[in-house]
Amino acid sequence: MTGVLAAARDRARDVLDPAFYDYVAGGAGRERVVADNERAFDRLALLPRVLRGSAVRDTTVDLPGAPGAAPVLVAPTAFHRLAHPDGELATARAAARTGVVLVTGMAATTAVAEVAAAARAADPAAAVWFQLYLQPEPEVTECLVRRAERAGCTALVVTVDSPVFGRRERDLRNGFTDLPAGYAAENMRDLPGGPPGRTRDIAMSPALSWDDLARLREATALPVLLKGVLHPADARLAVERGADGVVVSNHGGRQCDAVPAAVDALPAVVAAVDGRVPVLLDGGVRRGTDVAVSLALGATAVGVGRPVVWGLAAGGEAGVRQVLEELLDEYDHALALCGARGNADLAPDLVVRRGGAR
Ligand SMILES: Cc1cc2nc3c(=O)[nH]c(=O)nc-3n(C[C@H](O)[C@H](O)[C@H](O)COP(=O)(O)O)c2cc1C
Ligand SMILES: CC(C)CC(=O)C(=O)O
Repeated sequence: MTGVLAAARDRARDVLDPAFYDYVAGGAGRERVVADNERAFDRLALLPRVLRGSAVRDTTVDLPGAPGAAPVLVAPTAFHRLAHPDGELATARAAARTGVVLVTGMAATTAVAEVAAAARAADPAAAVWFQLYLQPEPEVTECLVRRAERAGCTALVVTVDSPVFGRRERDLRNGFTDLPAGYAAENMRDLPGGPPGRTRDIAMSPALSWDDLARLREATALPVLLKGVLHPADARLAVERGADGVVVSNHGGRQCDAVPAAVDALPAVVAAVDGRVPVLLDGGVRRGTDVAVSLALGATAVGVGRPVVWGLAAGGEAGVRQVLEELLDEYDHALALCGARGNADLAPDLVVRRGGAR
């Protein structure tokens, strides 16, 4: 990686506690998927059209609960206060000021109400989504959903790729298993069955099923997106079971170290969903051209995880803004170079395998 995002990563490596840096940078097993998410974009090339562009390009997208958003989202990442003292509040302000949807989540070190308020203070039109893991006890999940609703979140993102926690060898080696004293997953405080005033652990359960999703569907009027879908049959099921969007994601290579790169899994999911709901992607997006490739292959928008944490560690709100603005500027530039007047001009015929036809 080179450029603004790589500089942020290098700065982050200098300033962060090495165990936290490893937690963010690392992934499951031998980190084959972490690497492949980025490399898969290197294997794809853009095939531009000529003499049909526009001096002004429309890069906005309509997402559930976020009309007119930027095509890049902040993917949910845990524990921002370990990256910078301003934590999720800085991320929220940066996302709001760049028109980017922030997906905050259960593992945030700042409560969702404060995060959403900070985003709206920066831009009253800012959209914040809430990511959750369905908890084995439905009343715990429901309490989290109510908190997100009361905070003014406009969509829920349910992460379904984590029936169990991935085996992350760097974390095992470093003993990074608990948050340091003074930090907590604030959304997990004062939940049913939990110790009063204290936080519950985030539970992951391999016993969850589509019925649990149906229960959530009935419990809220908010749009619900499923994050962590790779198999096209699951994408089809998700739509049939009422999901309002699907996020193609392998959790940044942090769960199973044998799955395909996110962008390689995208076309089959797009085909299965067949335009019925938006398909988003995250994993390995590091350049505006990666955004263009993803949208050309049928994604409505893409999420970025690690680069946001690097930006936050490197420079707080300004650091996150720099990362997001760079990606959005590069994407607009890529559109111009492809002869596209906007996202709508990107189509699968603009993407070929590097070194040969797709
Ligand atoms: C440090 C870190 C923490 C993460 N925490 C969460 C989380 O709490 N919930 C979740 O659904 N995904 C989580 N993810 C996965 C991201 O949402 C996203 O899928 C992934 O980071 C995208 O890949 P990228 O980092 O290559 O952009 C986390 C990723 C990282 C790097
Ligand atoms: C606290 C964890 C559940 C966050 C996570 O999903 C991750 O580290 O990938």
